[in-house]
Amino acid sequence: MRILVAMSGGVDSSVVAGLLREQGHDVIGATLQLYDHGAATARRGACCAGQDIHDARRVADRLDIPHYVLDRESRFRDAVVQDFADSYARGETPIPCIRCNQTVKFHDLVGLARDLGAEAMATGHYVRRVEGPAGPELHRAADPQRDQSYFLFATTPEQLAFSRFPLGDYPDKAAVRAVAARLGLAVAEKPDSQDICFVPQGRYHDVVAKHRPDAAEAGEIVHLDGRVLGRHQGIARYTVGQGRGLGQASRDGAEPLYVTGVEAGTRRVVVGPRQALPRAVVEVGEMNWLVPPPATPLRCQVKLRAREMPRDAEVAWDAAAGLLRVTPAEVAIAAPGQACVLYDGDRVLGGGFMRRALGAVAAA
Ligand SMILES: Nc1ncnc2c1ncn2[C@@H]1O[C@H](COP(=O)(O)OP(=O)(O)OP(=O)(O)O)[C@@H](O)[C@H]1O
Repeated sequence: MRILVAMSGGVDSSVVAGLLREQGHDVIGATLQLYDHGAATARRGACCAGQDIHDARRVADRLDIPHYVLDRESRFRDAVVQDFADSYARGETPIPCIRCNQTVKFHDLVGLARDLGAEAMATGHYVRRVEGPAGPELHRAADPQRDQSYFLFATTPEQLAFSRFPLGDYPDKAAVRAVAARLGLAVAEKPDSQDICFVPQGRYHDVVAKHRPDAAEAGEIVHLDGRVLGRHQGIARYTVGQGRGLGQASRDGAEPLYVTGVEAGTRRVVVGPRQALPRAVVEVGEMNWLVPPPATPLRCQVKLRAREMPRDAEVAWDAAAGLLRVTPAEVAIAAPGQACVLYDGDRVLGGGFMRRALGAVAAA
């Protein structure tokens, strides 16, 4: 079949293109030009800059497949980079990779694939697409270390039906690199991409300050009981649950303190003891359901941050308000702006973005 492969210039998507070609499919490669670091384009692991486009083209040449490059820089700047800065300015902690998948990658590449007469689009994401009785389901990858299902919850059912993820069953990255070497792909040893592609050297607050100077203005660090404990250099540096970077506000006597809230309006960072971290009920908006939304409260597992295993919770869907209320079974740190993804075992049921923790209570 004719299939479009989303090629980032990295080893994963290169292997996907190679495997599908080897299987005899009519493969077309496509790379989105998303961000140009200027002088930093040679930086390792910038997923969408000049060197990577060059690498993708070389792989396409080697595989003898057509390769398209789409300039999506301005769209990426508006929908992903500006959204990233705006989210910090609201006192949240955003996940730009999800926004990129949602607003640029899947949206534009599925559109291109259809325009080119392809029947499907493949990516190098580590997730599994399983044919279920009611249609395709999204499942966690076989390799738990690489699983990217948390970042793909916003894939619509239609996009999922059109997508293929050939690496989801691979046991680990070494196996993928071995395929790249076998296929003679020059990217076989290319390092994994790191962090956020448009943030050079992890200096994310520089990016935020450029787009939203207000998020980089100094303010007070205040204890929950009202005492001013210190000052900070911009709310964008703080996330609910954070215990580092608080300077003299990091302890109250012997007791370590954590960020319990970030107030955009007053530019205050609020800190308190661990047991004061919001944990009771989390309100989740912008839900994308990959199953019929449950009419009654549902017990399932949820993941509230990228690097944690799913945990037990009860979720209640308020269809009229378009909000999900999530009650984790145990203490859970919920940072507004991060995703809340629902699982039934390995299967993704849906997900959304956390707005706020409701009814914060002190742990017993
Ligand atoms: N700029 C891009 N253009 C087209 N597709 C992309 C681009 N960036 C990422 N993708 C697709 O999304 C997948 C996941 O991207 P992600 O950034 O998570 O992984 P990666 O480490 O860059 O993967 P890879 O090893 O393929 O580079 C890639 O395998 C690829 O299919």
